[in-house]
Amino acid sequence: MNDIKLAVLGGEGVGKSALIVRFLTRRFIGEYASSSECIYRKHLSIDGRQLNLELYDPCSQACEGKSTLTDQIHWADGFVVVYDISDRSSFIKAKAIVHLIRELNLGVAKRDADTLVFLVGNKQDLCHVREVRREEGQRLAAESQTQFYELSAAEHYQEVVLMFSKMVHNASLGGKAKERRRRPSGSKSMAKLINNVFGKRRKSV
Ligand SMILES: Nc1nc2c(ncn2[C@@H]2O[C@H](COP(=O)(O)OP(=O)(O)OP(=O)(O)O)[C@@H](O)[C@H]2O)c(=O)[nH]1
Repeated sequence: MNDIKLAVLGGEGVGKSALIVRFLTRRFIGEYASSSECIYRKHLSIDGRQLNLELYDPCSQACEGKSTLTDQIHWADGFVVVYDISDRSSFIKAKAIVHLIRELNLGVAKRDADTLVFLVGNKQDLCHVREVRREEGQRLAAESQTQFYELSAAEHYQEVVLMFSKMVHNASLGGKAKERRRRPSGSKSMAKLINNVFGKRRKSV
């Protein structure tokens, strides 16, 4: 059975947990407890093949045993790099992450590299307070040879599922043999996931 390891990376509060939870549970939940990094696991069947999906959700705050961005990049087969279209600083952070992935994955076949990094502008529902134009996202994606999505974890369930499904599909074909230098710690079952989504800061939606 294939193991697919995806890392959802980006600045603080861009909606990484919201996107993962939306994909895995169909639900959008406004508050998330994310004082620790974790890996969500799901069993999938794609094109008749059985896959074990692991989705890594980093902790933006300082927390015990926290893995570094470099560790996370070495661990993963595919990357969803997220920014918040209403927060320019998160776009700058996403740009730096995409460049670091490129640097660290220089040895990866170009065909794989092109399909295994997605740049995602989240919170499209906040376009009335937009700070990053869609064209800027498209340009960064073109320059760094990543695929670009602009969507809303809050309002676009289908788009979120399509985006993750495409990444899982690409990663399942990628077949990268990658040294797992350090595995981020912590893992949550789906039941725990549901129980872990309360008690964090609130941001208006
Ligand atoms: N309006 C709107 N708010 C969103 C969307 N996605 C997430 N949020 C909100 O943004 C805030 C941060 O979401 P999280 O999913 O915790 O973001 P995160 O990137 O996991 O945060 P950290 O783990 O702290 O880095 C929460 O208040 C969410 O409700 C979206 O698509 N639209």
